[in-house]
Amino acid sequence: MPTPKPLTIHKLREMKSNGQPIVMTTAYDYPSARLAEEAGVDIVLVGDSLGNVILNYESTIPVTLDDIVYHARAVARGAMHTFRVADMPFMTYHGSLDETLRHVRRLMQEGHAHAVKMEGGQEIERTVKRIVQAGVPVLGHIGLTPQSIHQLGGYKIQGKDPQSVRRLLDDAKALERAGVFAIVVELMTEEAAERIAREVAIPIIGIGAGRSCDGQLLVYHDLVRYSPDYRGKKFVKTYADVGSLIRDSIARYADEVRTRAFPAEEHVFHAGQDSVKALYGQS
Ligand SMILES: Nc1nc(=O)c2c([nH]1)NC[C@@H]1CN(c3ccc(C(=O)N[C@@H](CCC(=O)O)C(=O)O)cc3)CN21
Ligand SMILES: CC(C)C(=O)C(=O)O
Ligand SMILES: [Mg+2]
Repeated sequence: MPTPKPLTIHKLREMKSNGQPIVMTTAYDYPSARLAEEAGVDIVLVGDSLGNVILNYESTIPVTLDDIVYHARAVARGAMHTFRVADMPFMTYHGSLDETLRHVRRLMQEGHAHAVKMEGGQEIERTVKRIVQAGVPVLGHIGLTPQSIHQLGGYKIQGKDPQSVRRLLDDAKALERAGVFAIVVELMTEEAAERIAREVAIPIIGIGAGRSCDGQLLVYHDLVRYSPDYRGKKFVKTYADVGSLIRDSIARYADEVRTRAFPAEEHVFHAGQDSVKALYGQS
């Protein structure tokens, strides 16, 4: 049974100290959120990866604040008792502090998020600090940061050389100083993630970052293969092939409509007493 109350950022830190792995996945709507909650995940993320998996964009860059708010609202209804984090979309935290706080406010008040996630290290330290001072828990995100994909020059594995590891470590420490409650580390060598996890006190949650992280994150659609254009990524493990199941179900439905096998007698209403009862949902 899932925990009746969402976990807190304090509990998360305890989980790290106790060596208890943190489980995180994304969700984008009521059914995905509800299933993730029923499965007992610790944290759900309304990720801007919805640009990829819901809207089929090339990147997360076109995802807007309105998009995240809309999906976060649905997720809040499905995962009422789970700690919910919403992604700050591209360029919504790089303008004035007022503007940034307005965006955070929307995610918390309209999207019912418990926390926000932002991509970046040292360069956003001040911004993170101000949001935390406003009473909002912030989740950091370093390594492969998809919103900077055109600057990074592709979805490349991070932390391959000593300078890169040093930089990631400095970023993690800057975020810790700024008060983030945890950091997502994306697509990096296990060695880099291991060092970061060892050298900061806050939980490090990995996606494509190896086994030494304090928690793991996978995108919902990747882990159940709920996407027609799933491209096998090395770091992803698929636990079901929901896409095939749905496609086959719909194909069978189509076939039965065309052969007039559906609807059958049990799906139809008839005039008279029985139909009145059925229509009004009485039995
Ligand atoms: N469906 C989905 N899953 C994700 O994990 C995800 C998104 N979308 N969108 C936002 C970011 C982008 N992410 C990505 C995107 C591409 C790779 C990728 O191409 N990985 C290759 C390794 C690349 C290399 O060899 O340098 C792989 O084979 O895993 C990884 C993470 C992770 N996030
Ligand atoms: C892949 C994770 C880290 C994310 O930011 C997202 O789902 O948008
Ligand atoms: Mg994201």
